[in-house]
Amino acid sequence: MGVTFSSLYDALWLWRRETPVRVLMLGLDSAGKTTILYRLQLGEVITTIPTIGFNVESVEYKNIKMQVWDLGGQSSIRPYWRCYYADTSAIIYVVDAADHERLATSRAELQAMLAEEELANAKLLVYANKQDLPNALDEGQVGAAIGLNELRDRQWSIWRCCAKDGTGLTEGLNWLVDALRNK
Ligand SMILES: Nc1nc2c(ncn2[C@@H]2O[C@H](COP(=O)(O)OP(=O)(O)OP(=O)(O)O)[C@@H](O)[C@H]2O)c(=O)[nH]1
Ligand SMILES: [Mg+2]
Repeated sequence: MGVTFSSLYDALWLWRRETPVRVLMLGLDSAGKTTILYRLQLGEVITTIPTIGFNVESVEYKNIKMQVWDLGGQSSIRPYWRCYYADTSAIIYVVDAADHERLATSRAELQAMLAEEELANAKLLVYANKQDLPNALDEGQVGAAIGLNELRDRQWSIWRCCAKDGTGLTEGLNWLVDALRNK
């Protein structure tokens, strides 16, 4: 009997450390998802075009390896989000905090997604993006508009950010990696 509990534990620990956690980045079109993804991965702003399909990148932060899937948010492709839900540990939901007119749509898409059984255990990090715009709502206002306070049985947090200059992105990510580590 060469296998001990401790070597099994070590193998499990190593496996968990080496296997990237699956993170989905979702939100309406033009919310800033692709800009955030490449800010996190490359540390710089890239020029984006609307995503048709997805981008997937590896992001490592504080020793947590994440495979981040950035899905296109146009209304015609939102129905395909569900194809990516299986085995997802976390959702990064991006809201354009200056797009007041579409907050109700953003809320409806978020709430429909969270009702899916496959995402029952996924942590939820919300970015209230585009804080550089003069009419941007703060994180409390965006959170209320998309119904975060009414969520039950969900670990969530919302952070204001500006993907253009990177402000606030790290703060949100700190919360997420802590939540993933303590799962
Ligand atoms: N002012 C401002 N513009 C931003 C910010 N973040 C992203 N943008 C701009 O918003 C537009 C859309 O950004 P994307 O990152 O392509 O948006 P997306 O969520 O990936 O959109 P889809 O791929 O269509 O789902 C681009 O012109 C970005 O430069 C921000 O913090 N402030
Ligand atoms: Mg995109």
